[in-house]
Amino acid sequence: MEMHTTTIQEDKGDGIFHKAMNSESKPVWIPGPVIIGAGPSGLAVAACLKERGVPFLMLEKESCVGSLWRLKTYNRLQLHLPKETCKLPHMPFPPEIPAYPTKKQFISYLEAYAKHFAIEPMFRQEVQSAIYDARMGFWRVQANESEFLCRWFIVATGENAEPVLPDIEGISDFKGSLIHTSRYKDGADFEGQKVLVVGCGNSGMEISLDLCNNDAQVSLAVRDKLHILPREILGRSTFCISTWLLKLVPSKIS
Ligand SMILES: NC(=O)C1=CN([C@@H]2O[C@H](COP(=O)(O)OP(=O)(O)OC[C@H]3O[C@@H](n4cnc5c(N)ncnc54)[C@H](OP(=O)(O)O)[C@@H]3O)[C@@H](O)[C@H]2O)C=CC1
Ligand SMILES: O=C(O)C(=O)Cc1c[nH]c2ccccc12
Repeated sequence: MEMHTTTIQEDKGDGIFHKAMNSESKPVWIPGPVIIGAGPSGLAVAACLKERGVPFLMLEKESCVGSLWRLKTYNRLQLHLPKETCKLPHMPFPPEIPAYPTKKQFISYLEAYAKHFAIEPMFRQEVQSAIYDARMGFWRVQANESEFLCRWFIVATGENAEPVLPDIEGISDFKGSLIHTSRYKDGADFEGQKVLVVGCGNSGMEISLDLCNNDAQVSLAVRDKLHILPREILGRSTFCISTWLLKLVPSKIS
């Protein structure tokens, strides 16, 4: 098979991949990995590649970095894990950021990180397909109207990118409003209303608290036994204590 491609040797941060893509409809050969997703994982990979001088192309379907954090999270979101355990490679959080960063602080950190490493994702590029051509030994990545060819393809689309609504019998007959946590923003929108929160993970617990703080009448559906731990024990992060314990004792005991 004869294939006409555009080959770009190196993107030095001047967006040369972007220009090549816009100039013609031929597949564009990327002499390094294609990364989908400009969230924390994609940015971390990109920074490590930049450190080693490896060219790459990053495709992002939204028009900003950290889009899940920006668009799909509630206002009061704040990490429960200390900032040292949530930092990305080669750049710590600034000292003025508190031990448990807020949503706004985390988003600012992601933006500063992308800027620091001169990571320039191609925005509004949704990947429709990625097919590995075993004969040629490369991936064919289709995004909007463009096709990219690369030897390495990195999926960093987020652990919570797709909302999952359980199939609850009779739910279609429910006359009230029904939302997934990814669309919940603020308890103030529910003042004085009766709300049932289904699920008792971090989202369910925090949203219940936010609703209570805003004078909603809240019920929380919990389907199984669960462990509730404080964020800190004796001034130490519970997460750090647990990871430390996991290293010392078998997981059944810790
Ligand atoms: N402040 C923060 O840093 C926050 C962090 N997060 C993180 O985001 C990720 C996702 O968190 P979250 O959105 O809470 O999701 P999780 O998967 O952690 O929790 C979902 C909960 O919903 C329960 N559940 C699922 N289906 C049903 C059902 N049909 N009936 C009753 N209960 C049900 C699950 O129960 P079961 O266990 O039985 O399956 C589970 O307890 C986690 O990694 C979390 O740590 C989220 C929010 C805030
Ligand atoms: O700080 C916490 O409690 C966390 O759960 C951190 C975390 C792990 N995976 C996530 C996905 C979305 C938001 C926060 C987290």
